[in-house]
Amino acid sequence: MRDFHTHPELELGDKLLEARDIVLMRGGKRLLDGVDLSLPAGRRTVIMGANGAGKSLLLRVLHGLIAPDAGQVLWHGAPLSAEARQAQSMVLQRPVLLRRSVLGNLRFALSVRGIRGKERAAREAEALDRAGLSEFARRPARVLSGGEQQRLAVARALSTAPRMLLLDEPTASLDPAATRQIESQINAAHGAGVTVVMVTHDHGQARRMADDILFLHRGRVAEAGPAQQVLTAPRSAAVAAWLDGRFYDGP
Ligand SMILES: Nc1ncnc2c1ncn2[C@@H]1O[C@H](COP(=O)(O)OP(=O)(O)OP(=O)(O)O)[C@@H](O)[C@H]1O
Repeated sequence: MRDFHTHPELELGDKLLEARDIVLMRGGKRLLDGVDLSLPAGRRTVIMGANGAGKSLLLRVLHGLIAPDAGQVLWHGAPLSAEARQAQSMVLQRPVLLRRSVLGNLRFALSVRGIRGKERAAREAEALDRAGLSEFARRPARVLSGGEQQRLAVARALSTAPRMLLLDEPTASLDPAATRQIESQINAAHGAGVTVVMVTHDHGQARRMADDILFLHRGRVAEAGPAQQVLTAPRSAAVAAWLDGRFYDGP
């Protein structure tokens, strides 16, 4: 795979993205309420929590799609800039594909980043190959199956050589086989140096994919730590209840 993530100034494990005391207000409610986090380079962080905990909103804040009412998002120690945002790619639960061919979707994403000519052709071919979609290159993207569409969305997100891949429940509507294909794509990117941040509700997926887990409860970080520890010996009542499948109404 292309070594698109060689960043000599950044050591594995250095803080790539940090959030400091993020507050997000809507309709008089604190939907994110003092979120602090630190995402080290080269790790896979899985964000979990009950419906409505604020996971999607947090991902959008980290990606710079929503400005917080208070607090800061830092990229490599500096406030998140437009340039830094270009070093991130985001994938949503339902892929947003253009009414173009599979290849056209890749081409557009690369063109808007100013990548053209031979370099673009090479990246297109690589992305198609990586997604197992080479034979579908000329097919309209919207006629692909859900799993194929998501493979295209992940390949498109990676084609721009991001440092960080953010995914919001990327396999929530997929069957187990399609889910595993998406996980392989994500893990291949991770193996090539991409830092991964993923929201999921799927316990199995968290066990398979997470190096670290960040658990949100009512807009706050209830627990954060290495996946092995959080999933087997949770320190918070919120995570313990969630692992047992119990509704948790506590603080
Ligand atoms: N623009 C908005 N105005 C008011 N409330 C909002 C707005 N956007 C989101 N919310 C509320 O904020 C809360 C957190 O939303 P968010 O989508 O981040 O939850 P989530 O943890 O991703 O949930 P799910 O697992 O169901 O996707 C929810 O209660 C949601 O209804």
